[in-house]
Amino acid sequence: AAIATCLSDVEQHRSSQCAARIPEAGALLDLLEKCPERQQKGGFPVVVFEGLDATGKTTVTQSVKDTLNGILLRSPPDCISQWRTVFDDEPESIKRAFYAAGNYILASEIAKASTQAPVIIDRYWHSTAAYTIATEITGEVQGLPPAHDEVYQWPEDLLKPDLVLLLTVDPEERVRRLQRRGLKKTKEEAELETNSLFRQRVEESYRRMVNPACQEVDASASKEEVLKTVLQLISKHCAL
Ligand SMILES: Nc1ncnc2c1ncn2[C@@H]1O[C@H](COP(=O)(O)OP(=O)(O)OP(=O)(O)O)[C@@H](O)[C@H]1O
Ligand SMILES: Cc1cn([C@H]2C[C@H](O)[C@@H](COP(=O)(O)O)O2)c(=O)[nH]c1=O
Repeated sequence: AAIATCLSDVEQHRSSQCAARIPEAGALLDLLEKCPERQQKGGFPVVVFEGLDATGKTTVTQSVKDTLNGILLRSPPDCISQWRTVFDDEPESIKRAFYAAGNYILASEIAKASTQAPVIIDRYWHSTAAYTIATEITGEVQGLPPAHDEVYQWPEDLLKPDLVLLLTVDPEERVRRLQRRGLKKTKEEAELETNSLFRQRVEESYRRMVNPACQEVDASASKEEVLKTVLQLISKHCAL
């Protein structure tokens, strides 16, 4: 019953079915069951960074965390990240259920951490939703569900952040950053690199998210400039 409130019925059904075949799915459900329902935020601000791969989320979240003496979390959370490669190789629906479940486990970490310090998060629900929508639909952004469709709504039962910043950089600069970094790529990263329509669908889906909506930040500037901009936005929108 506890899990049912955490995942939609469909995701729940898929996860239970696959637990018999994938041991990691059983372990994931066990963790979810231990998460209290409807997590409440503590008194400190919770700020999420979103954006396409290599837009600078890891770099800026680390600096914001250091500047604000905050706590840095990410989706999927560290306690399940060792299973990521297993789920990434599963059919799309199972993989998406893993990321969705990860957000509810992350919510319990956010609830606890936000009683102690500002919480900075590298990806959360908006990533799960935007990459899912962009994968389910093919072709141009005109094919996406219309703005205001319920797919762009935050889930009712998931702890909400105070502020979501969407980092954007122009495609050429993003490719330069990807190449400079040169890490092993996930399927999404490979898709983002080769498929410009996929990139546009992910970014447009981010822009259509509501309640909370993403505030766009041009992250093409130097690391120092980007940090200055996001710190200004955080102090404008959050009580530190
Ligand atoms: N403002 C910036 N100017 C120039 N290079 C940057 C800037 N921010 C980050 N970089 C560089 O770009 C690369 C990608 O940055 P980073 O890993 O922070 O992106 P990311 O959004 O976390 O990527 P992913 O989502 O794939 O983990 C790194 O090599 C990083 O040093
Ligand atoms: C959290 C999350 C991530 N993804 C995809 C998006 C990226 O292409 C890769 C790698 O992300 P990372 O920032 O380097 O960890 O994973 C996704 O599809 N859904 C999600 O919820």
